[in-house]
Amino acid sequence: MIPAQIQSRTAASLAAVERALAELRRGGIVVLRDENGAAGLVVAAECCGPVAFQRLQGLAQNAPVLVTTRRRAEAIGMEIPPHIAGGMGDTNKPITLDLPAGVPVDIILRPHEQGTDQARHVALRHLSRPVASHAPRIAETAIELAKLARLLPAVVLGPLTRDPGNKRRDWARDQDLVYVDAADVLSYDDTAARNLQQVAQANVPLEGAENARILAWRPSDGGKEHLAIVVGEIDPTEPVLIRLHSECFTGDLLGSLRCDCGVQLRGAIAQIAKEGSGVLLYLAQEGRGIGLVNKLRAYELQDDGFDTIDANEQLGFDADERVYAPAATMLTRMGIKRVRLMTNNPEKIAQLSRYGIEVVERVAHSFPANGHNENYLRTKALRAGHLL
Ligand SMILES: Nc1nc2c(ncn2[C@@H]2O[C@H](COP(=O)(O)OP(=O)(O)OP(=O)(O)O)[C@@H](O)[C@H]2O)c(=O)[nH]1
Ligand SMILES: [Zn+2]
Repeated sequence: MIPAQIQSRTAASLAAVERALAELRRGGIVVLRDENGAAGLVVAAECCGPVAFQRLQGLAQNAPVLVTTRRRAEAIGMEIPPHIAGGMGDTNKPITLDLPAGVPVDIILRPHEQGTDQARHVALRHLSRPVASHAPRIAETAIELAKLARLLPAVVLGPLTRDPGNKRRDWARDQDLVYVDAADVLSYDDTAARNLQQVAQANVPLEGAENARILAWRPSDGGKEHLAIVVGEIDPTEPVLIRLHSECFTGDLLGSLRCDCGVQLRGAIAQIAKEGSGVLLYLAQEGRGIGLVNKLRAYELQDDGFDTIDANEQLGFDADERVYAPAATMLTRMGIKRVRLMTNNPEKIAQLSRYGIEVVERVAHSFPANGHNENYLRTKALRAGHLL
């Protein structure tokens, strides 16, 4: 049993992050502070209007800067000095750029909108080379906030003076600004995953799997639910046939042929039904965790010739931003510890094992190409290590 004060601390931490995400999405300013007192004002670059920008400029101690990921900076052809670039594996390190007066903040985003070399050159002409960040942890957390809000990983950051006395929260309240602690942002995914609650359960007979139930699991911040589709009677003393399916609005609902999600979804239910029992976890992590809107942006880039991995990276994301902690929590709560996992993705096997779920067998789960998704399937095999 978790003590009540810890529960309420957890709920408060999740709620603070949720408020910050909503604020960013509507173009508002968020005050971010780390445990050492470093602080900054954050507005998401893609939502930053003139009113928010001027307010941020007025409140900040120094001139606002643009922060994006190293991937994004490199994608627009920016040279990153070695002392700022970080190590080889540091491709998602935040990169701080001076924002010269009069340069619109969305300049860093335009190359994806227009997808042209010309837009790249305009961005490069206006933005100088990266500078050292006044507070690297604040920059890193601001990027994490933008990603959690399913926005592009680029923010305007207004530096604030160090606040050893923990007065920032009161200051933010006085200014009527949303405040969040960096530690709450960085632990958000894990905290939300550990605190899933089952909130509904109903019989939903499916075509080809009439003995099906859907269980809905809600993170305690009120975020989007994950679903478990249970077919037949599972026996947790034996390895259970499991499919981890990441939400794909276009493939699952519309039957998009750009990917293989639709056939994989229906194919998984059919196979589970054929074997008698099993669980499909329908995970709220659309677009490999970047959200539907960013996936559509990635599709635009793919139409310009980038593959599915490069397109994510052009936008500043990692190739795959999914987390599997919610999946592990749901399986554990259902008493499932050993699974036969239907997947071609070795990362899913590694992640479940990391969270203590034993994958006793991988069950291959591939379907023929459909005339539109050959490149997508080839890229997953060649570049993401998917097994055939
Ligand atoms: N960012 C991005 N996401 C995509 C693209 N195409 C499909 N997706 C998303 O990729 C995810 C596919 O998930 P899955 O089929 O569960 O996973 P997988 O990594 O292919 O692995 P297995 O199917 O288990 O072998 C869904 O969330 C889709 O929305 C794309 O081009 N870009
Ligand atoms: Zn899909």
